[in-house]
Amino acid sequence: MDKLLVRGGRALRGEVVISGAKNAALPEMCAALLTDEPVHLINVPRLHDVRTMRRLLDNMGVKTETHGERGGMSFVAPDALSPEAPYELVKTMRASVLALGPLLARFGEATISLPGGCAIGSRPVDQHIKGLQAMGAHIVVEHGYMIAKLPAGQQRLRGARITTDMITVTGTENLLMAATLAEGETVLENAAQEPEVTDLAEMLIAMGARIEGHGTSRIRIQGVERLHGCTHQVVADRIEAGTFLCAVAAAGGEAFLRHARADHLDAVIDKLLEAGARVAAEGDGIRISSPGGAELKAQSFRTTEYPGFPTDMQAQFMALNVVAQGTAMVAETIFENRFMHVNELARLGAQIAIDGRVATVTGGARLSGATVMATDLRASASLVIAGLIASGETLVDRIYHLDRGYDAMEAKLRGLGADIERIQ
Ligand SMILES: CC(=O)N[C@H]1[C@@H](OP(=O)(O)OP(=O)(O)OC[C@H]2O[C@@H](n3ccc(=O)[nH]c3=O)[C@H](O)[C@@H]2O)O[C@H](CO)[C@@H](O)[C@@H]1O
Ligand SMILES: C=C(OP(=O)(O)O)C(=O)O
Repeated sequence: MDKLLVRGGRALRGEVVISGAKNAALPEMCAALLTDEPVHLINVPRLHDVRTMRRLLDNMGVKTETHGERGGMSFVAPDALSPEAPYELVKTMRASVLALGPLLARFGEATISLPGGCAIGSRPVDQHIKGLQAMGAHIVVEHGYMIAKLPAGQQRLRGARITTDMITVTGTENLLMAATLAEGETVLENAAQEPEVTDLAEMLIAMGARIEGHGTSRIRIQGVERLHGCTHQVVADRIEAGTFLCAVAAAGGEAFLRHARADHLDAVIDKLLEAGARVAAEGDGIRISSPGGAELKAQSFRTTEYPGFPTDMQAQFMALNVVAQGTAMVAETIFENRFMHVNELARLGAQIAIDGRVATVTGGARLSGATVMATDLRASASLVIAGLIASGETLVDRIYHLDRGYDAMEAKLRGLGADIERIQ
């Protein structure tokens, strides 16, 4: 199992290129299921999750190809394919559930393994099921699989007004994709407004879908009979960008994040500014400079849906808070169990107390390197950031979590001057 060895204490300087977003590329790969024409994606990140999604699509009978240097991928989903997602693939990547909506909309059936929980929470998919049922699908859960079908004699899903009980990102994406081929109008109330949802909607519009209101909490979709192929560029990964912002803020130095979108990171950038870092949009990216975490002020925040502070940035910002001055309260409101990094940060010397969904960080810690264990994707990133500021060597074990969602993280950090290597 690969590990990362980080020798801390170096400032980060230079330029890093931000990749396409995992959370946009994965639904967009599934959107290719909505048409038999070729779909081309550009700027697909090189990630384990992308390879898993490709295997899932290959397994169904989709013809997939990669090409070019710029993360080019193309997909052709023929009329005859097997609309199934087996447990073996779904268990390693929850986003496999994004195949459900498109398969049901185009083929009238789908059998998808239930994703189950993961290290950050129980993560049910009841809202995806409820929404598709409102559109006329029959869905039963048997032997760990969601078996979805249209009623006998019905060719297409039917448009419906759907209000999800909570804001769900992949739920919104699944229902949005399903609604593009449904009969009549679908209105998604309480829709997620994340930039990845908007990027998916723009791709679907390029395929011929009729969608309005994406980027707001009410999305209206007029179903069409068929969609066609398209070429679409995957939006930049705001979480990868936010992770590098926190790394530079904590380690000190100056960096330019090429392709990063400041307008997708308002909540994180506001907190970095309040902490005392200098961050600004510049040309095709974001520039940051920081005197180092120990000179910054720890920041309280609570995670909420977009445009609030992203839960996917909570762990990385906490690593910065640990060395910054003062005390900060961090409230996690999206997932019930997303503080798994806290005990590992404590092994490096962090002072953090957890009370339910709130972690109180007493800043000013002097971290010293140790062996730590990554428990989920963003927890891994927070441990890497902590390693960059700890004295001595930090060995981050189980980095397969990191590889799920970061494109060449250690190479990018090395490009900024970090002392970090992968040990196989
Ligand atoms: C591939 C992808 O895009 N993953 C992102 C997506 O995950 P994902 O789409 O799985 O997260 P959701 O937005 O659905 O989850 C939000 C909350 O709603 C709950 N819920 C959700 C659906 C449902 O049917 N029932 C239910 O109870 C979840 O357990 C969670 O507590 O959004 C999360 C929240 O921004 C991010 O952390 C993930 O990185
Ligand atoms: C939780 C995340 O991803 P996923 O939904 O794919 O588990 C994440 O990207 O931080």
